[in-house]
Amino acid sequence: MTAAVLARDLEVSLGGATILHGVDLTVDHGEVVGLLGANGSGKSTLIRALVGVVPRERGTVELLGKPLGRSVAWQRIGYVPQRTTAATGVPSTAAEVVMSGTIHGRRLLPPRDARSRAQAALEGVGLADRADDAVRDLSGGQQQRVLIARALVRRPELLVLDEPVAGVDLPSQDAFAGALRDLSDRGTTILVVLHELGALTPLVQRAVVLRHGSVVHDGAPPPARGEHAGADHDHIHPHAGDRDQTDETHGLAPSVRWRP
Ligand SMILES: Nc1ncnc2c1ncn2[C@@H]1O[C@H](COP(=O)(O)OP(=O)(O)OP(=O)(O)O)[C@@H](O)[C@H]1O
Repeated sequence: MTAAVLARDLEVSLGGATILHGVDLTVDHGEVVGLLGANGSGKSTLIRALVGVVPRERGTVELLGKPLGRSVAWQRIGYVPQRTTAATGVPSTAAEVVMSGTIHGRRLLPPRDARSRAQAALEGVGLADRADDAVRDLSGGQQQRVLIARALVRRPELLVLDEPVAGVDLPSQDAFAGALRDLSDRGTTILVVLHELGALTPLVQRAVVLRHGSVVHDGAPPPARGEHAGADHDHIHPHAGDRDQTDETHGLAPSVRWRP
């Protein structure tokens, strides 16, 4: 079976600087992969290159088995960019913005059940009671959750999320984690940029860590904070202060592997 995401030797330059240096990334169908790394390590650039928003200098990308371009089944893919506003010049309600996620190039009218699907998606991000509110009246974090719901409403086969929970409060993060769990249980492939695993810890099966635009770890996710207290915690990884780069790699050094 082909991978859901397959990137090989990806090089991206922006503003005259090389941001990604020969990145390889494979996400298998049904996998949940977290993309981690310090600020500026290239996570968003990688995600944006994968969905074709920024050009590549070199390398190849395939999504759902098709090379990046028109042949990709975009209607089967949900993408949530890094925090932007969901408010447009048009005074739309949260439900309307979410329903727009059911429309794509080949389907210009929302399906009959769009409203109930939108309601369910809003419930998934803890915003069921705000469905009829104008998006511009919602807070920044609430608008971000509307955009997540717009991606969820597609019932995507592949979901790509760029720091979806940044600035989102803990109860809403939990609601969102539950919604992702449901999607994952139904076989959705999820690639998610995160600053820390947080509420998504139980869900993320593999972590890919970027540093200065290169992959420095691809394997087991870092242990949750607080796990140090556990009797069975295995002290084989470096702690803060052990290495200069500890913070940049979320405590992961390139040579370090965790036992699952
Ligand atoms: N349009 C651009 N032009 C020039 N440089 C850019 C552009 N976009 C990003 N960069 C640079 O690329 C590097 C990687 O940025 P990117 O946003 O991919 O990092 P990130 O890991 O997502 O960071 P964060 O965690 O802060 O979101 C940074 O040094 C950034 O300044």
